[in-house]
Amino acid sequence: MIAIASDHGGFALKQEIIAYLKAQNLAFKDFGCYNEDAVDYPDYAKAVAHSILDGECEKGILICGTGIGISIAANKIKGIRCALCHDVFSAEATRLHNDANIIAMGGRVIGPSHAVKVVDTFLNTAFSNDERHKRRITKIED
Ligand SMILES: O=C(CO)[C@H](O)[C@H](O)[C@H](O)COP(=O)(O)O
Repeated sequence: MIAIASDHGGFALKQEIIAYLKAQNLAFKDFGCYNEDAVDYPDYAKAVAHSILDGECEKGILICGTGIGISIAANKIKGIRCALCHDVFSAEATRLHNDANIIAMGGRVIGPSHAVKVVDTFLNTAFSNDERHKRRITKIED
């Protein structure tokens, strides 16, 4: 199950990503927001983060205007490794190296067709399981 959420600045892009998830027949849970009324992005970062920590969802997608605020908020929660990615190379690298469990993007930064490619890479790249990366992730967790 994939968790997805946005604030108002990311709402339009969230709807485009949801259309992609549906087209791929991927199970997802939409934690909001559900329209473009102004909301506070930390609330949505918290909901998606806890859905992963609770085991309800495996990975998350968070979108605000820039992706910055919502990624900062998510990374305050222990066990979350949220990567702000607007390119395919970074999305692949953060799965291989960081075992990131959430990707963040900015709806005011990236267009939908490119964002879908970035998300697709994030969802379909496995962690490398390399010892050096595991050691560094352990240091982050510690
Ligand atoms: O947190 C952000 C900045 O990194 C996000 O882009 C928010 O979506 C943004 O701050 C919301 O701004 P608004 O003026 O309240 O629409």
